[in-house]
Amino acid sequence: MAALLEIEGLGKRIATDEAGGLRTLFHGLSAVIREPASIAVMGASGQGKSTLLRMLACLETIDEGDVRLNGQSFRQSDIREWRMDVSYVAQQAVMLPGTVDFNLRTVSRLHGATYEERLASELMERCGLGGMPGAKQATELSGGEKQRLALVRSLLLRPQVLLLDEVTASLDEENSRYVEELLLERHRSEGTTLIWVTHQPEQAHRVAPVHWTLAGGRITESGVAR
Ligand SMILES: Nc1ncnc2c1ncn2[C@@H]1O[C@H](COP(=O)(O)OP(=O)(O)OP(=O)(O)O)[C@@H](O)[C@H]1O
Repeated sequence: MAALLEIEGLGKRIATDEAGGLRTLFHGLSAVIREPASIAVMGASGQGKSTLLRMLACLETIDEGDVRLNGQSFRQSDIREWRMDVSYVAQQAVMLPGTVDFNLRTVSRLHGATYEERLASELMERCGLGGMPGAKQATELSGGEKQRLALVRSLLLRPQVLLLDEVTASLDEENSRYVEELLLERHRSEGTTLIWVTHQPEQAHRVAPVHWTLAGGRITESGVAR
């Protein structure tokens, strides 16, 4: 049976100046996720963790190598469907201009997915946004509220793989724990694979039995005794 997600020989070069200079951020990066998993991605700033996640979601060009989901390369896939299955939640959440309700509904509509109103209310509640008026302008939300709304928008797509880029960075301890619990519950009940970029070793230990460390352009995988 095909692995859930295969990263094969992934390479990324980035611009160093306006004259077209390039430097290799990473090269020959490979990893396999065979079945639904929760994985923490660690590594010093600038090693390319966000870039890697954005490449997995096909939001960055892939110069070198391949990514396969259930055996199918992104190159043979419909990119809109791919981004629904492999959903990236950014560190700085971007809201669509309009209300909270509009943000929730539009992302599903843009992906051609049915909007599940009950699930949306449940997810908002579980994220600590239960009292948030649907008519509130999303651009007026706090950073932490935007981050959680963006997470709910992605969860509504029922992705197979959720790429979480420091998704609790703007949250206080209590709300971080709510979000961690919600995500782990989606992992257990829906089989959603979670890939968390985090700078907090305690969080990595709490949420993921497998850690990928990105350093010097390579991934090192380690399992953590729980
Ligand atoms: N589109 C781009 N063009 C030029 N440089 C880029 C681009 N995207 C990322 N970089 C550079 O690539 C490097 C890796 O960035 P990235 O955000 O992926 O690192 P990171 O490991 O997630 O860092 P942090 O932990 O600080 O968030 C940085 O030096 C960044 O400036």
